[in-house]
Parts: sequence; structure tokens; C-alpha cells
Amino acid sequence: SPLRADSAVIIKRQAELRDEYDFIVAGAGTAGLTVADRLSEGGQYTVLVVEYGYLDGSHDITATGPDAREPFVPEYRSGTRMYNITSAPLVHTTGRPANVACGCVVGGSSAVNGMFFDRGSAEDYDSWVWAAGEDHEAEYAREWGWDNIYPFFQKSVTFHPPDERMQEEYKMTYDMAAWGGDTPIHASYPPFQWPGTVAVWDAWRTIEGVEFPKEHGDGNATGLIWCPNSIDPSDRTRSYSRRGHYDNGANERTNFHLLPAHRATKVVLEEVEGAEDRTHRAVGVHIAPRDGDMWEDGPRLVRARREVVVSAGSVHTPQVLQRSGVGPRDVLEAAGVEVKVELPGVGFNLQDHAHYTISFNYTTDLTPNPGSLASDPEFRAEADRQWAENKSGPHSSNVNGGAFLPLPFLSNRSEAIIESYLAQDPAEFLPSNAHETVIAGYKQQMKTMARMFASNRSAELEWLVSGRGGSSIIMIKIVSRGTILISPEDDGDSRGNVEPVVDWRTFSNPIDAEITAEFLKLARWFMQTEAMQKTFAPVEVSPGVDIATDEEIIAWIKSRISPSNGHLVGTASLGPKELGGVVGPDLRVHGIEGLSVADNSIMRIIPGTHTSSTAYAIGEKAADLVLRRAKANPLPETDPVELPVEEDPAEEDNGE
Ligand SMILES: Cc1cc2nc3c(=O)[nH]c(=O)nc-3n(C[C@H](O)[C@H](O)[C@H](O)COP(=O)(O)OP(=O)(O)OC[C@H]3O[C@@H](n4cnc5c(N)ncnc54)[C@H](O)[C@@H]3O)c2cc1C
Repeated sequence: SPLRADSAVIIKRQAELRDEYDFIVAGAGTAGLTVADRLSEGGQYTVLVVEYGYLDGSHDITATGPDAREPFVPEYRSGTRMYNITSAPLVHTTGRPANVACGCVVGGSSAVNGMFFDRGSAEDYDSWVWAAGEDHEAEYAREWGWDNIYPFFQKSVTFHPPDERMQEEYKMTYDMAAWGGDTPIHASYPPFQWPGTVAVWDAWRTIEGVEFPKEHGDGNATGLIWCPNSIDPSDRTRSYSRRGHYDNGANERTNFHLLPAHRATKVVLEEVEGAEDRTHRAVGVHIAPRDGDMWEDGPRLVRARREVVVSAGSVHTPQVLQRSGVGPRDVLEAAGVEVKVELPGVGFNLQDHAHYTISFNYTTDLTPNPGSLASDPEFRAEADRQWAENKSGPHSSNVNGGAFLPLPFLSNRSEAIIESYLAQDPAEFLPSNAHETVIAGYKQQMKTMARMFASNRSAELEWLVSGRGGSSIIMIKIVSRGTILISPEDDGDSRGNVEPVVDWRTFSNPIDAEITAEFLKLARWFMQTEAMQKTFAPVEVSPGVDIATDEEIIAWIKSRISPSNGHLVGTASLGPKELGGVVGPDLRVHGIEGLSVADNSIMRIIPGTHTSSTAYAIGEKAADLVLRRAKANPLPETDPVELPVEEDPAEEDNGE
């Protein structure tokens, strides 16, 4: 069994830890476990993964259907599977702070997410290359862009197509060519759809100009899309990084150590004498126990012979870098952290998918509908039976379709909006302490965003198709930029328990409010279409017809918009240093040897998709880059590769 550390066995466990590994991965999340699995699978490298969360394989994590626990119950927040972080007040919208949702357990956010498992459009990934600017585009295009990430999307999952009945009954389509991997991260479709869901799809079919791609996973992710869920169809349990990249056999490798319940408090950097470009080298990480007293000698240095890979997620990767002395000078100095490598983009460029709920009353709703489970005992009994028998039927339903709509389709004001966006001064709506390189980078992003706004090949609005009258309107491109910066109270040397300040700055750029008001108008228009009227006769409940003018609509949206879908990205992003980028095309942190980032913080611009499948693809891509580097730079084999691993009778992994 792997290392399991808890307060009772820390000393013993500390002794088991080696002083040095080939690679140290900070964070056993979605991307981090993917990287660690790939780096260790050949057997020639030793790998340590340090994870702040616990190794928790309980049924609560994997259960779906009626057995699933609502992930937002308090135990998840204040307990052990989610961080308990409150954001800075959302001064441009509600005025209130919000909860920052991110997973804190072996498996990271893939252990707590909603299992909607889609991919973005080709342009979403090409945009990371476009945003590198003309001088650097070719360099970034060699490793990134859709063509270079697509093979890693394919490698990262095992796809289970909808069966013939589902294809016929629900008109589901797919193209096997988009998939083809055999990694045990499963993508599958729920065997049941509510009649209302199918009727909404049919209503969209009556509208001219809407696309219905045969497959969304091949880069054609605009229009009406059936998306899989990250669910293992054999037993309808959550498929997540721990299952696919640790329980898959990685946990039996003697060259792979997982150290849960410990924090990588910082990366230890040493100066490289005489170097002009990469002035520092990462020699290892400081780790500290999560529970119990701090070790007498303080955090322990574990050395990395080859590379440290930071996979702590978009919230904590910038924190780890900043605590290590890598980041914006003013922020580091305010926290009393010695500046090692000034990198102004670390923690800037935060993006997320803001959303709000609208609600319509379906006066002629179809039956059965989700309400039938409560109102119709016979229907409920049959649903229970189907679930008990083979995990099918209504209980197996998961929202797995959506309308992903481009701006030119959803608004006749798209050109005017793009024009007023491009007329902005790039610094105007950025944080006042944004460095000139961050501003220059945003200027290039503006061109990139405008290109996507004008295109029919990338989406701005996501509207889930659930067949219900209440649903979320999700902004899947956002022009406002937020920050995740270490708190001035973080002295840089403690156990790392002072959480960073998350400031989404939702709607700090007024263009976002303007665009999302167009979404609401589109939604209202759709509800009035003949097909929707005929089937459901929807009556608007919220916002309600008295919210009519643009000003009223925007004020209403501002009063309730949620800043996050748990899709935080962009805080250590790909891009040239002079454009506020943090990592180069090889994912190495600018100015530093032996340090790379592999998680969603590298996304330059948020893609028009839920973000977990991209996290896996980034993990696969990162492993490929790191392994290529390792092969090109053979080190003398000084240590035996075999690691001592003891059976731990105290292991309480209550996984099924
Ligand atoms: C509630 C919720 C619902 C979501 N729903 C969906 C959905 O339906 N579909 C979808 O595609 N996406 C969804 N997402 C988003 C998606 O799950 C994430 O974008 C993705 O999993 C992030 O992967 P990551 O590797 O970047 O980070 P994570 O998976 O969050 O991994 C980071 C890991 O690093 C650990 N860590 C942090 N700091 C340290 C440190 N200093 N030392 C050691 N360990 C550390 C953390 O504990 C965590 O385990 C959701 C997210 C949340 C939170």
C-alpha cells in the first residue's frame, strides 16, 4: 500500500520518505495524478506525489444516482473533501463574497465535480496559441493548439458510446474517431433521458442556424451537444483521477509514493550562478504535515533530481509559486516573501464560468418528469427497481446535453459589442496593480477574444438542456480578469495554512454584463418559439416580465450572478513572459530550471467547456513534455530505483 500519513504515524512515515525522488508532483488532483501515473508507469523514475487532502475512497465520493450525496452539503465544505475558502467581496455584482469550490482529497476536484465531461471547440485551444502574440505564436503552436492537444484528449479516456436504443430514442450521435484511448477514466452516457429533455432538443431543431454536430469531442463543440459524463458505466460510479490513475495499479508501483495529508509549502529554489535566462533551479519542495504539531525542525526538504511539477490547481498553484518567491514583486514583498524570480503574471488572469439561474413554469409539462419521482409512487417504485436491478432508469439520468452558442448567433448586437470591447484601453478594467507585461498580454488576449466573439466556431453561452423550467445560464467566455494572490498575512514560511485571496472580479469589465444580458434575451426568445409553446407553454417566473429594459436585466443579473462553476483557470498561464505569461510552451516556469506547472492554471483563456476533461488532457500533455525532457537529459543512475514500501495495517482506505 502507499504511504498513508496521519498524525499517529507521522514519524514512522517521515522515515519512509526518501530524501530524493526523480520527480515530485505537488497535488494529487485531476491533472497531478495523471502526470504522476505517466511518469512512474515505465518504472525507471521515482515519483513522489504530495497531497494536502486525505486518501478517502468512501462511497460518498463515487456514488451516483439516488445514492449520490449532494456535493455542496456542509460536510464537504468545512469537512475534508473541499477547501473552505471565501472569496474577496464581489464588488461589481452582488457585493458579497462567495465560496471558492475546489476539491481537497486524493483525486482533487475530479472527486467532487458534477461529472459533466465535455471538451471545448478547436478554437478554444487554438486561442492559447493566438494569445501568445505574433512574435511567439509559432513557438507555442509547436506544442499547443487543438492539433497538439487533441491526441492527449483521446489518450486520456475510455469512451463508451450510447447504445442503439439511446441513439434511436434520444437521437444521440457520436464519432468513435474522436475517442480511442483506453485509460481507465470513463466517459459514458446515462441510459435514461426525461421526455422533456428530448422535447427541448426537438425544439432547438426547429431553429434555423443552430448546429447539431455529430460529435463534439473532435473540436466541433458549438451548437447542440450531447456530452458524456465521467461515470464508469459498469457500475455507474464516478470515474475520477484517483480511480483511473492510482487505483489502476499505479498504487502498487514501488517507484511511486503518494503522501497524502501533507502540504507542499513551497518549492525550494537555488540560484544558478552565471545564468542569464534561467537564474534559479528548483531543487525540491518543502513539505509539512496537515495534522498534528509542526515538525520540530520545520518543513522538510525533499529533493527532486529532475523536476518539480506543481499541480495544485488554479487556486493553490499560484500560492505555491508565490510562496516560493516567484510572482509579482509587490505581492511578494507585502507578504514578506523574498523575491527570487519576478514573474508578474503569477496569480493574475483568473477566469471562471459565471452563471445565473432563470426559471420558467411549464404549464403543460410532459410526464414523467423529475417531479414524478416525488409525486407518483408507482413511477418511483419502478425507478427504484430499475436502479436496484441494473443501475438504469430515471435515477441514472444526469444532465449531459447543452446548447453552446456563438455570439453572432445569439445576439444581433454582436458586432457593436465587439467594437466597443476593442475600443477599450486594455488597462482600464484590469486590477490597478497589474504589471505592464500583464496589461500587454491582456491587449493580445483582447484581439484573441474578439476573434472568437466574431466566430461561429466558438461558443459564448452555455445553456444546459435539462428539460426543466429552471436552468443555469453559463457565461463560458468572460473578459473580466481576477486574481489569486497570497495574503499579506502569509509569512511565506509557516505551514502554508493561510489561504490565498481569491478575487474573481466578476463583471469588473462591463462588456461581460452586456453580453450576458443578450443571453437572457435569447433564452426568453427561445421559450416563445412555437415548438416550446406547443409542448410546455412556459411562463416566466424569474426574472419575470417586469424586468424588461437592458438596465433592469443587467441589474437583475448582477444581483444574483454566481462567479464560479468551480472552473477556475488561468492563474499560471501559458504565454511569453513579456505578455504576463508564467509558463513557456514546454510548461516550464519562466526563469527557472526544473520547475513546471501541470493543471488548469496554465489555460490562457477559459475554454467553452466544463474543465475536467481538459485537466486530464493537460496532465497527459505535461507528462509527455516532462518525459521527453528526461529522455533527452539522462542523469547518472546513482540511486537504486526501488523504493522501500511497507504495508500499513492502519490504512483506512474504505474504498469499495
Ligand atoms: C464543485 C465542483 C463541480 C465541478 N463540476 C464539473 C463538471 O461537472 N464537469 C467538469 O468538467 N468540471 C467540473 N468542475 C471543474 C473540474 O473538476 C476542475 O476544473 C478540474 O478537476 C481541476 O483539475 P486540476 O488538476 O487543475 O486541480 P484539482 O483537481 O483541484 O487538483 C489540485 C490538487 O492539489 C491539492 N493541493 C493544493 N495545494 C496543495 C499543496 N500546497 N500541497 C499539496 N497538495 C495541494 C489539492 O488538494 C487538490 O487535490 C467542477 C469543480 C468543482 C469544484
